[in-house]
Amino acid sequence: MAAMMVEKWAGFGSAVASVVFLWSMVQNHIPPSIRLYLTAWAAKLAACLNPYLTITVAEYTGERFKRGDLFLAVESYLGDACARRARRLKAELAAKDGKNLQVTVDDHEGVTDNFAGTTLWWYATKTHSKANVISLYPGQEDQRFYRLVFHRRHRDLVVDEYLPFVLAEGRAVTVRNRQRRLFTNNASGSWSPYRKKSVWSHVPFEHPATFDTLAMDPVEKDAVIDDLMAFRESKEYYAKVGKAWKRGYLLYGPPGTGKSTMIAAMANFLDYDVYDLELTAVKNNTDLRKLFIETTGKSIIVIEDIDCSVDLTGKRRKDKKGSKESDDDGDKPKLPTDPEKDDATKVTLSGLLNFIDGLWSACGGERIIIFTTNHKEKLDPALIRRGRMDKHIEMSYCRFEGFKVLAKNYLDVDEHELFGEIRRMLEETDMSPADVAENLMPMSKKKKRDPDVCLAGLIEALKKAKEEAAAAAVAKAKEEEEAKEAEAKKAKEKKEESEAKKAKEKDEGKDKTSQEANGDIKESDKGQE
Ligand SMILES: Nc1ncnc2c1ncn2[C@@H]1O[C@H](COP(=O)(O)OP(=O)(O)OP(=O)(O)O)[C@@H](O)[C@H]1O
Ligand SMILES: [Mg+2]
Repeated sequence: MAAMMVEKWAGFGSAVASVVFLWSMVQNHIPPSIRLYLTAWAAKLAACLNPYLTITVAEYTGERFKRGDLFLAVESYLGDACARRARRLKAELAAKDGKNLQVTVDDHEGVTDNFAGTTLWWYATKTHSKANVISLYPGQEDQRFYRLVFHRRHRDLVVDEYLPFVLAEGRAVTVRNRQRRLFTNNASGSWSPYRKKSVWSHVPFEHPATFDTLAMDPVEKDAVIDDLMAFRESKEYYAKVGKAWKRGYLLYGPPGTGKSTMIAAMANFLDYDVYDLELTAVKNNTDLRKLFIETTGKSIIVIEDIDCSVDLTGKRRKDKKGSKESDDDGDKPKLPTDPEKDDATKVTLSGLLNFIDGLWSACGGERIIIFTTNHKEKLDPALIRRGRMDKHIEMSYCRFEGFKVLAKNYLDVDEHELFGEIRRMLEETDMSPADVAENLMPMSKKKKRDPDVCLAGLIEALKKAKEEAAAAAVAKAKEEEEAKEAEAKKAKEKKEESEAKKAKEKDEGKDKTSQEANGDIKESDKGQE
């Protein structure tokens, strides 16, 4: 009803303006200056009679092929907050998963909104371009607008508070509804501005891991969740203390302990995109920087198994411990300190440090950088110092608390008579959560997962692992003993060799002095003669 009244007022005002304008056009004999005056006067009259103001939000503004941010935000906001009150709706499949329905306000439809006790009216309108131009992009010949109508006494409220509120809410809805993506970097050599080959390729991110399904110590898990929540809500804090809005995590631990799973759980928790950076495909520091610039906010940048992908010890450690130190690293690509010397990869340690916290790393904000490794001790301390990798999270072997999460997920059991034995064995035996999970998965012939069978199987596997660990420990001790013996033998041989050498030198020295003495006697005899 109210919407109709506003429409009437708006219609009446614009009708008055149109009549005056037409009249002035028709009266060609009236001088242009007077015509202009009359037109302006008519507009003023219409404004006096019509107390409602209009703000138009156009779909395309400056950039021809890019839909305006405000338009998109209004569209999302209206779809989320007001669409259900509209009589005509538009339905489409949500971008998030391509499965669920998403409704928005249809063209030429109006909805009301309420803000701080004030009623406002939105109209979705569409105009068809009269130009005889065939667009390359279907649908772009139509111009769509949202018109916001409100009483003029609310002008300040609408401009200063309501529109910023709509923008923020709309953006939040867009983030909630978007399909999250998993990016991977294309090999540096394949980037081409002509073929529009981007530096990143992506697929929908659909990893189902969550913190609920992640098996780890509950106290540590809560600490990680708290840390992530604090980060997400600290935009102002980071600005206040003068730090770029980003945080680094180092996940370390043996294989199969859930490092990659933890990254997926973090992404799902924060609703972020994931950029999986393959460092060996990056040619040099410049390309590394380019990759960083092309990432968006609200994202996690991951470098997995950082100790394997490149030799991060660089020259630093070589200098400290002698020149042959890194020769045993086999065929790993190196990160040279002097880029000119190595053509295979010119990504240097300093380039990587810059990637994490150089000036460029501040562009965009709201990013999390994660490194994973099986060998924390192999990494250069500069790379993982606090400030770069702010939080170090150890993913360790499965203990009883972690096992309970897996048992609940895989078998749907909270309690079982075999839990006591499993608890005792897990304290004594190192088994990764991946291996424990594997033992909880087998199905019976009736295509059912029987907890009794699975848990008994796990106990057997734990016993076997314990025996293997004991045998490995014995073999290792024997090996160490043999190595010690060999070393002692070598040292003994060396000692004997050096003693023999010394004795020989001594003997030779004696001979020489006696010969010289004999020589002297002969000389003196000659003199006497
Ligand atoms: N902590 C965990 N909680 C739940 N599932 C886990 C956990 N750890 C491992 N898994 C299971 O084992 C599989 C392998 O784990 P994941 O890839 O996360 O290990 P990782 O630590 O990244 O290993 P790697 O060091 O070899 O990369 C996962 O798909 C998951 O199903
Ligand atoms: Mg992994």
